[in-house]
Amino acid sequence: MAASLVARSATTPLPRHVVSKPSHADHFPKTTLSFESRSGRRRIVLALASDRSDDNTSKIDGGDHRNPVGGARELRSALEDFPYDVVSKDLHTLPRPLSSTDLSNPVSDGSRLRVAYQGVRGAYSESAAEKAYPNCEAVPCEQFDAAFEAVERWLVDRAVLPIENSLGGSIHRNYDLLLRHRLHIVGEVKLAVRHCLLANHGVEIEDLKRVLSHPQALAQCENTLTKLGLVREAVDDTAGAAKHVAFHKLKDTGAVASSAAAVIYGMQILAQDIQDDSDNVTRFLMLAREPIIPGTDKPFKTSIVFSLEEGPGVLFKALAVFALRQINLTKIESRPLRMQPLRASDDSNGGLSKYFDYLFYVDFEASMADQSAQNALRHLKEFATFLRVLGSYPMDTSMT
Ligand SMILES: O=C(O)C(=O)Cc1ccccc1
Repeated sequence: MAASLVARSATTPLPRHVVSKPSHADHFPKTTLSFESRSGRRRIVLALASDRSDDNTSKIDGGDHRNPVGGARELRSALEDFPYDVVSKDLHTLPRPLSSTDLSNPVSDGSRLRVAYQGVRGAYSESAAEKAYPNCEAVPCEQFDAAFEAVERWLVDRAVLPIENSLGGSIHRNYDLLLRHRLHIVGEVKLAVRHCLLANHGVEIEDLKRVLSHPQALAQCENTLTKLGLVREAVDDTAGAAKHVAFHKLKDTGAVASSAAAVIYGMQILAQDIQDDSDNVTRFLMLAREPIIPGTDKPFKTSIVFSLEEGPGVLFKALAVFALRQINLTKIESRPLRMQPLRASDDSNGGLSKYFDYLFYVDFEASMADQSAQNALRHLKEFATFLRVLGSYPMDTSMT
């Protein structure tokens, strides 16, 4: 299959500090994966060609997926054929493109772990990836789906995705993706999020009329943005908002993003720590193709999802299987899906998909290596209509 690798060249020279962005927003399907070459002189965008199947599976068109090496060969040749006027202040930190050796043996030569995240350089998800895997190569993805696909297609080794925020609550999209894909949670990382109000140099705070950012960031800064009387516009990620404002040299628009984004895109910080609550923590999940072997040598957490027949006391019974064994729950979230039954496979039916219309996500403080946790799930299985262990992994105790 011919690779649908496409590179876009910037049409106009760019200020030194701005990394050009392919104009793929209007030409590409929603999910794309973008890589920049080591030199920073070329960018390749992998279009995740979404097919029309009802399970909404998207495929990476980086070549013949039956022969990913072929895809990598085409990817490499594309690196030579499409020069791209990418100018960036920090070329040396741009993500390295994949090569056939990466696909066959991701880290055997001691090269860095590749970790996909949603957003562009300077996103909080990039910081979370680097906290989770110090010295990793953080690989930007346009959408959460692309990050899942990148792990499944061996383009990267891990993905780090936000799952909940102390102010904004759960990011349900990623729970649904955990169900639709078969990746495993192998860790969690909590990040203190400190939002800044950014603008181009020469712009005063009084000049601003609009502000762009990720919807969660806008919600977390509600008070400040309301006091400033700014019109909010939601975009895919905070750093992408900063990049847009810088790229278009906007004078009446600011961005809510990190101080790292200000450096990368050459913007000034008009205000720091503008979130409404100083204790603003986002929890990210670390995802892999294979689960880790749970231990008992450190505090572990287990995440599960299950569904129940509706009826009085059924949920009480489900939660009692943990209480009876003194297992502490750190999260319970119910997701009514009556209007959109979700199709997924669980741990018991050999991958056959089931439809169900009511979901419960539970995190509990125990390792699946603990006999009590195994007994609790065995008990739950007696009356759950669907049950899957999303992962059993070390807790991030760095912020407790
Ligand atoms: O947009 C980003 O920078 C992200 O990584 C998503 C996000 C947005 C707001 C708080 C935490 C994570």
